[in-house]
Amino acid sequence: MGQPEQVDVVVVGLGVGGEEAGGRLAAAGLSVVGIESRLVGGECPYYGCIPTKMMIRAGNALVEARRVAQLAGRSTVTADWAPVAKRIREEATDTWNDKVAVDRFTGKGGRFERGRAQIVGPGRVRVGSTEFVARRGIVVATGTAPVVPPIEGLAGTPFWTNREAIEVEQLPPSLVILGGGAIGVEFAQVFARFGVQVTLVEGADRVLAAEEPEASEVVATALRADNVEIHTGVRAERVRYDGAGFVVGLSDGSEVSGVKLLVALGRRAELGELGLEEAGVDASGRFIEVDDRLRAGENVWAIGDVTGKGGFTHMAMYQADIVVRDILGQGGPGADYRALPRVTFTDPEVGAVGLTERQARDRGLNVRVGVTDVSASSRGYIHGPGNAGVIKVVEDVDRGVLVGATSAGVTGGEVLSGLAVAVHGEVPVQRLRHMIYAYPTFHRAIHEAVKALD
Ligand SMILES: Cc1cc2nc3c(=O)[nH]c(=O)nc-3n(C[C@H](O)[C@H](O)[C@H](O)COP(=O)(O)OP(=O)(O)OC[C@H]3O[C@@H](n4cnc5c(N)ncnc54)[C@H](O)[C@@H]3O)c2cc1C
Ligand SMILES: NC(=O)c1ccc[n+]([C@@H]2O[C@H](COP(=O)([O-])OP(=O)(O)OC[C@H]3O[C@@H](n4cnc5c(N)ncnc54)[C@H](O)[C@@H]3O)[C@@H](O)[C@H]2O)c1
Repeated sequence: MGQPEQVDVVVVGLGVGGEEAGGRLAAAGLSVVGIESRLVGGECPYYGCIPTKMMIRAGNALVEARRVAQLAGRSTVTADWAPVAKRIREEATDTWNDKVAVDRFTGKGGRFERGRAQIVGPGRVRVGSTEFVARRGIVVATGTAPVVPPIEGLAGTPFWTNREAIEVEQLPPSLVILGGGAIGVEFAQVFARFGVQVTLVEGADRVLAAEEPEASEVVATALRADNVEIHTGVRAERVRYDGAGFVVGLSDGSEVSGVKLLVALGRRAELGELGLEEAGVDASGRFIEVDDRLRAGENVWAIGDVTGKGGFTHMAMYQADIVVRDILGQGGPGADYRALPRVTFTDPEVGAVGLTERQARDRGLNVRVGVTDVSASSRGYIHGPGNAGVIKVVEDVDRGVLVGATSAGVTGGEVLSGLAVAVHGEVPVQRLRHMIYAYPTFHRAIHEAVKALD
């Protein structure tokens, strides 16, 4: 190994957050080394957000076309996965080739190294036989990997995670999905809409258990309408694979089976081999602890999924912005997660921001909620088939502001924007109550939810 090379910043992991932070620091004139072991761009463009949303767009097109019979005449629709797989391969991922992304990073002035980085001392990072010394510091942006729990019989079988599910060229006749979080429900609906017999197993008593129960109900109803068989309140305990398919033993003694098995049981940060302790950062927790400037230790910052603040692309981008400002000494506000928005892109979509009712009550807030049925709104009535949805707002009565809201519906993620502004800006509920909402929009249902607080 030669002499360590001096640079300003080393970014470990060039996924969403690392590429943003590293690229901007390089564009600002710093000498930046970005190290990526897999694909520059990370999970989102190659195995996450973008390809799944392309799948969802396709599945929704099929279902909309089938609704023509109720609205506009006759339609014959034949589902075909080939255009979806082609779009993912050619448009989204360049067949999982990151040349464009590498060029984007180096085009901003960053130096790229492919390999698995290891921190070997304060400011010191090794990749292969090269060692860098970072004068300003290290940014850790290593993301998460799928959780594969020690379920009896699972290890060694050809189960899918999101990565294999995204790469699929030919759909199986049947699929068992373990986990009814965002990943599980999005894939369940897409594959079911393309004719796969999907069985979904969720250990909690409802799908999307982290969101409002009203939203879970909307999604469960939609999934059942798409022929997804849902098992809630049961955990996967055993797996058998016989070469032709999987049988999963559940905690209630029953079994479910499918030709393929998708494990969507959460995500975990892989901190073990990073060498964080060498830079004085505690690696014993599930995620890296950070302050509101995303500082994890002396001249070490962490951003994105690895911080455990919310596994979303917009979170990684938001945190990257704070780190860039901190390193460049530009000031500005620190991290504020009160109005974290999230959208699960099922049809209907589930948008949510801030606290759920449960979370608000658990914090001891004096809570009032307003709920309205989107299908009963003027726009819901006009929309007809596919109009299910709910808007729920959670008020901190003592302050007279919303601390959380949910918008499930055909455009639930878009309707969320107004609610996110209300939570983020702490707009008084009385102002929301006396605001003018355009008719007949889906967002006008927010007014009904706010009025229901009274
Ligand atoms: C199926 C699926 C769908 C999703 N859909 C959405 C969505 O619709 N909207 C949304 O907001 N979010 C979505 N997400 C979440 C989103 O993809 C992540 O929140 C986002 O990618 C996090 O960015 P990150 O930079 O923290 O990590 P990542 O994108 O995971 O990037 C981390 C990078 O670090 C690299 N790395 C790790 N260790 C090392 C090392 N030691 N040396 C070098 N490199 C290393 C990895 O190879 C990886 O490329 C989805 C995720 C999945 C799995
Ligand atoms: N639209 C989006 O923004 C989007 C989409 C997909 C993923 N993501 C990100 O990826 C993250 C991970 O998603 P995920 O769905 O894998 O994780 P998750 O943690 O949201 O859901 C996993 C589910 O598996 C269940 N579970 C755990 N062990 C079980 C067992 N043995 N048997 C049955 N059920 C069990 C849990 O109760 C939980 O509901 C999300 O939290 C989000 O941050 C975002």
